[in-house]
Amino acid sequence: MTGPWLNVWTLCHVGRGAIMRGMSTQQTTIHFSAELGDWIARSLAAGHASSDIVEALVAQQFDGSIAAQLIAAIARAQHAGLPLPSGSLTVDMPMPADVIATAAASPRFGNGPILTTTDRDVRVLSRMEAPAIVVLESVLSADECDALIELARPRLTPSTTVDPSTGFDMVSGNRTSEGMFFRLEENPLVARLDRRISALMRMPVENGEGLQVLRYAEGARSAPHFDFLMPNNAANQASIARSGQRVSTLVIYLNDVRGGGDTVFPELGFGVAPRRGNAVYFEYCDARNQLDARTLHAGAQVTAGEKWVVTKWMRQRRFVPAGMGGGVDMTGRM
Ligand SMILES: O=C(O)CCC(=O)C(=O)O
Ligand SMILES: [Fe+2]
Repeated sequence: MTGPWLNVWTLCHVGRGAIMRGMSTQQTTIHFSAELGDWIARSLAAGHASSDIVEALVAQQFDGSIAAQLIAAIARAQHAGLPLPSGSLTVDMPMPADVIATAAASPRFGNGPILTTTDRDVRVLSRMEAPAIVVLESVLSADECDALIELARPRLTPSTTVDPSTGFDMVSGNRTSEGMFFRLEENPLVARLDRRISALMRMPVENGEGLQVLRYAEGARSAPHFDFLMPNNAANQASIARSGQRVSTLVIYLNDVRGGGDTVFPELGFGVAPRRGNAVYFEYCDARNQLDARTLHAGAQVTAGEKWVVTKWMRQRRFVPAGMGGGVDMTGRM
């Protein structure tokens, strides 16, 4: 067990070993100090959003999903006028990955300067080891970028996020972009890209969520977020039970942005400037289901022009969307 992101709560777990049949979560008791409970209660009472409190705790090396569940429990008790939880709390943690067939050792990404995919060689521009972040050149051709934009443009709708404490979908003031999802392999171009990206990310095509295209107009940005799902609401728990946790992300830039729009990792002081066809890959869920909070990231404000990206998220198992529509969105998002 190494890495600064392995936090005190993780070490305090008293695992009860109660793996629920058919679900990929495990009930675990966590212990927390009275000071921490008071601080969360005061922050909520002062009107701070749950997501801001989670981010503040994650910045101090707390596990994001445990923080979110603790905050949600305190918020529920405040709301219902019940005594606040103190001392310990039982939370749902993702099930250990050793029981999940497709989980691979981390990092999953290939070595060497050039990565061979189904139909295109991709050059590595730079890599970070922990967390694994890789910047890639020319994952898509200029023609493929343009074609994706034109297919996506008529289907864009305002981007939504899921409120981490309620699980309800809402249009977020933090995420001032528009987006759409392609279904997996829904047309020949998308099918070719799904296969290429799956080879690059070293995960089966069927583990991928459908490609998501986002458009940021001038002035737009996305707030710092995690791509893994917080297992603290019923919708995310159901999604994790169906398909496992998200493990890795590939963000491909579809145009050259005139100003701003870097993908930034505030915990790492690291940023990637958008360039048409290039991409940034990162992973955040290792073979033991530890989620890496250092992968907190954001789309910096676009200061001139517009920004288009296409994103692929990989799951631990075959991706099974919710219901027929399969609405899949970002962070804490299904
Ligand atoms: O727009 C970006 O640079 C980041 C996009 C992103 O975080 C995502 O699609 O999950
Ligand atoms: Fe993201």
